[in-house]
Amino acid sequence: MTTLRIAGGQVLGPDMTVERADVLIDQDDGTILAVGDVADADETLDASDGLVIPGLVNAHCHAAMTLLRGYADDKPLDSWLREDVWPVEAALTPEDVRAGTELGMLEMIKSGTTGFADMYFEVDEVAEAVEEAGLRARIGHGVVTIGKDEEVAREDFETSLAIAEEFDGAADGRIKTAVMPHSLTTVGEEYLDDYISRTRDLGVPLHYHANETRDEVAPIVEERGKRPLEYAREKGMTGESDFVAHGVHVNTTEIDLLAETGTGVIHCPASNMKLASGMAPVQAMLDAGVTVGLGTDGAASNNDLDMFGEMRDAAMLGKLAANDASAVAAESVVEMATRGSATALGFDSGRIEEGANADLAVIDLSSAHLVPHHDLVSHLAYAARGSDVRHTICDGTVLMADREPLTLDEDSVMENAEKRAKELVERAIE
Ligand SMILES: N[C@@H](CCSC[C@H]1O[C@@H](n2cnc3c(=O)[nH]cnc32)[C@H](O)[C@@H]1O)C(=O)O
Ligand SMILES: [Zn+2]
Repeated sequence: MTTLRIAGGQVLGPDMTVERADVLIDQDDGTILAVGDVADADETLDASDGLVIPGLVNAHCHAAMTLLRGYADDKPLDSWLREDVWPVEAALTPEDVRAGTELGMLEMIKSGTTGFADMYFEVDEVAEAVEEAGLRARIGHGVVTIGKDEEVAREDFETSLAIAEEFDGAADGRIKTAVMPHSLTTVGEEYLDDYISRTRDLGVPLHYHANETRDEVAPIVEERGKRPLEYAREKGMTGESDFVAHGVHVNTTEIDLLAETGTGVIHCPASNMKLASGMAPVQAMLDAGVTVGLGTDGAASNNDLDMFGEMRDAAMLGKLAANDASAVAAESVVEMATRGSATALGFDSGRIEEGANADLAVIDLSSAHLVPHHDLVSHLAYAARGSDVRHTICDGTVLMADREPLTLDEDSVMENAEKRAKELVERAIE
């Protein structure tokens, strides 16, 4: 057994208390062996003046969209997707997806994120990139059927199922999969009827965008006389392992439905604000017992993948939405970004406890913006930034030490992404 000790720091416990402790990791099976006064280890990482936290989990992302960061801003969802994003995505090559995913993961590793959910295409490239970077991910191929011939639409769904089957359990189990219909309005009912049962036979979760904008809810209500998530339940799309992105415009019936079925909701506050999609009733969902995780969505609607920014946004927006400054408190957003996201994604991560996955980040507490140390949970939610992360560890492997990424070559990932993004846009607007 090879062991790693994270030594000299304070540790955020699963009950959100902070205590002085070391963390001992079994690097062979990638789990936490002990927390407290621990034995000597083969290797040691210094956490003095630092806080050891569970690695953050970005539970809804399109990592390769980093290539479109800053390409099209200041538009609502529908026209942003149709006029700007989809035309450029149509010109994406597998190599572009690889480059964008690597850039996204570099950003995640540098900001203390150890796990993510990714919906995109060219997923075999995503899988290889995740294997190389050392992160944990639930990945899948996004399916859109509207505007497509039946044959092409069926192919898209077949791809999503095939990818989910092929990669589930890859990279020593760090990679898991889901079937990912894009949303309840961009995928036709006839396809859901065929492919949801096949997803169930495969035994993988479903992940899709739901109730993101009013424009997405209204047509379903008008056409079917029911709310989108009631429709989703009827189609067999709500269950313990399933998780939806956004859940902005959900009514109380739908909140209860989410809680009863155990369907996770991934809150994406920055994307919701930037696209002016609306304010999710996060505190109401938490009160109802819904599993709520946190995600950045793609970098083109955020525009970064820093989960610290996302925690702060979630706390701020949650208060506005509830018209209550005590809503979506610091502890709630830290919980959302760690245990909430991990639970929604089905990862045994998001908590520093014996037996859990050794997915951790060490935050440096010595910067001016983190002084004084009244309450470190408050700092995580409101004051810390991704650039405060000193080390990132996933599955017991050190992915970044003293801010130096060890699994990805920082310079070449950035250079490659810059070059590919430029060429992509040139190709797309030709
Ligand atoms: N195979 C599909 C691709 C779907 S991948 C997932 C898609 O979600 C898109 N996306 C990114 N952010 C959002 C969002 O906030 N809401 C809805 N879709 C989004 C993203 O641009 C990407 O096209 C196709 O043939 O088009
Ligand atoms: Zn999305």
